[in-house]
Amino acid sequence: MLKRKLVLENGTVFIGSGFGSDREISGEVVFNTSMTGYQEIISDPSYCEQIVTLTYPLIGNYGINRDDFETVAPFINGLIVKEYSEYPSNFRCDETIDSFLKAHNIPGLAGIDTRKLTKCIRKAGTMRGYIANEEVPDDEIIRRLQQIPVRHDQVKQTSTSKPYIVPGRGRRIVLIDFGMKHGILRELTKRDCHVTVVPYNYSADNILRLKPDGIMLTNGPGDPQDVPEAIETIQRVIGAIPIFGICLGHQLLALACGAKTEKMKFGHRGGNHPVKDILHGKTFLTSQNHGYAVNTASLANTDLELTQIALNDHSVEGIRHKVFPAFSVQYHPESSPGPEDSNYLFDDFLRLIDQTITKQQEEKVYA
Ligand SMILES: NC(=O)CC[C@H](N)C(=O)O
Repeated sequence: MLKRKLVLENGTVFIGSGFGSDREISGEVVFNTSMTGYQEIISDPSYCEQIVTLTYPLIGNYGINRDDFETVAPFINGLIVKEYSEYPSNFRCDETIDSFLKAHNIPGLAGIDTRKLTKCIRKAGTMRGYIANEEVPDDEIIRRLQQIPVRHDQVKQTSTSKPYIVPGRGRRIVLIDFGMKHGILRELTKRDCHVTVVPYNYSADNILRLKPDGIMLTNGPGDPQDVPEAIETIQRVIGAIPIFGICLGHQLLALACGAKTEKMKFGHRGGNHPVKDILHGKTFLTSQNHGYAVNTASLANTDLELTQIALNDHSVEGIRHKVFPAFSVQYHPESSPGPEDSNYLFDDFLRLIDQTITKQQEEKVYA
């Protein structure tokens, strides 16, 4: 098997064996601690241009199937595992993880100490890394890595380029696609919503022309500050239409209301992150994937209130607007993969829409 290696920008080297594509690749190296759900993780567009390390020691044992994709084509740059299974066993299995990665030209690296790599990232913070053949000199790789510019267009890469409709008989939702996980769309269609999916830079005027009952802001890759057009759009529509934001959508809602976001040391990525709903005193296990967070102190001078916090580090996990019908969470209520504890938030969104419509009708009658 081809000897390959990962070189981190601080000079740490991990030697292992290649699977998937054997091209060279760079990317921000992050880790996910989920014990299952590698297909959803690989196909989550929020990992665009990242090299994902899975800490669970055996990956690929139930193969890749037709049903569990979160997007049509994966956007990750590379995958790092301790051991990958060449002989998956599952009735839904269509192909191996190796053949899937080969087909999408994504390099995999196996046989390295993923626990050591994860500790390294936790200690030093998220770093960029480079996967190459073992014989390429390390200093040459670091030189190449330093020359690769940091990109800011991940949302543009992953968002739909044209609007499209997923029909339903229920509430009309405009879903702004920042690199959507299909789980979000599934949760809305399950509730019979009529969903119009629009690109990340669709104008506020065009959105309002669709006369939506609610606006959904999706997850997505990169730094929320890289999408100023979306911040402006949210500022134009907030108040008029109820809004629900997830992950990047949550960060954009916060920015639109005057709060600040910041890069975390190594982020939250996994299927068992405890979150406390401070309004109701309840704790949930959540599915997470984020490298940025809303700055807690910056909420003070805004009309936003803190609704949920992460129990591991007390970072912001949920906010809501004090006046307008708008709320958001940093984690993934659509799960895929992970616990479904917070699925009820989609019902809360539809209830908020119903309440807003009733209120608007009453205001008309008594005007
Ligand atoms: N899953 C997401 O939407 C991630 C949001 C953002 N890209 C972050 O890393 O924080």
